[in-house]
Amino acid sequence: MTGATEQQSSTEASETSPHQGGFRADFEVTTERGGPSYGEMVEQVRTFMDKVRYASPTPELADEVIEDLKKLNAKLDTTLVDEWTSPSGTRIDLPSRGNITLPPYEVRNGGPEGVDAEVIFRRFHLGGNGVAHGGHVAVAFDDLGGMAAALRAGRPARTAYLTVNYRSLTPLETPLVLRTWVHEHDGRKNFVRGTLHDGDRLCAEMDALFIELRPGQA
Ligand SMILES: CCCCC/C=C\C/C=C\C/C=C\C/C=C\CCCC(=O)SCCNC(=O)CCNC(=O)[C@H](O)C(C)(C)COP(=O)(O)OP(=O)(O)OC[C@H]1O[C@@H](n2cnc3c(N)ncnc32)[C@H](O)[C@@H]1OP(=O)(O)O
Repeated sequence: MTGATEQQSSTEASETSPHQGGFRADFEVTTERGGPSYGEMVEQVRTFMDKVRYASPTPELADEVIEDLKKLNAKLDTTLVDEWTSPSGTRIDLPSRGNITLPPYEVRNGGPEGVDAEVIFRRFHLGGNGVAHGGHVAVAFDDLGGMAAALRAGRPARTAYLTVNYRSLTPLETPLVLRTWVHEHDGRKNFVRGTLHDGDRLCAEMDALFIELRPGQA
């Protein structure tokens, strides 16, 4: 394998960006980082991943694509920053805060009472037989469950456990409604529930525990 080892980004704390716990108390959100086209850049990468999932290139085309990708990777190599100052994950104006690794979602309502989001599993989220991979469903629940806990608690929380019950098939390329809310809390423990619906049909349910981090806790 090559590629992954070539990455230059650092997640180390620095003087201007000190560690303050797992997700940081002063987590800085932005609508500016990466510029006005950043969302479209991420969207183009998702579209590329959709194509890769279904493409069957000739050997010649695969070689051509590799050369193009090497050039693109070299371009981004000149701009790598740490996770705390990257647009990915902090651009609250973009689907999934601009985080390319998450299924794209838009929060329709979010607050201490819970989170209501529209999520679309893409073609590259395929599990088999045209429907979503269960692991990707769990990723969406984890992020939006963590958000429900953080918005209730007013500080970041980490997942202690997360159970997904898959009740029916989850379609791709379909706007779905994902809801999460803190069902019960006790000290730092937030018991979070969630549902994923395709219209009236329940696709999956989540039962999870998110523990609020102490100041300075990783
Ligand atoms: C953040 C601001 C962002 C602002 C942006 C704006 C809007 C967005 C808002 C929010 C952010 C958005 C999304 C959130 C993003 C991501 C969410 C994903 C989160 C993750 O994907 S995160 C990765 C996976 N996660 C781990 O990598 C955890 C590994 N693990 C640990 O790091 C520790 O394990 C930890 C910290 C969990 C607990 O450790 P600890 O030392 O703090 O606490 P301790 O062990 O004392 O437990 C305290 C009490 O919980 C009970 N307890 C503990 N674990 C239990 C279990 N499994 N089952 C049942 N009970 C359990 C104990 O029994 C005790 O209970 P009691 O108090 O009653 O005795």
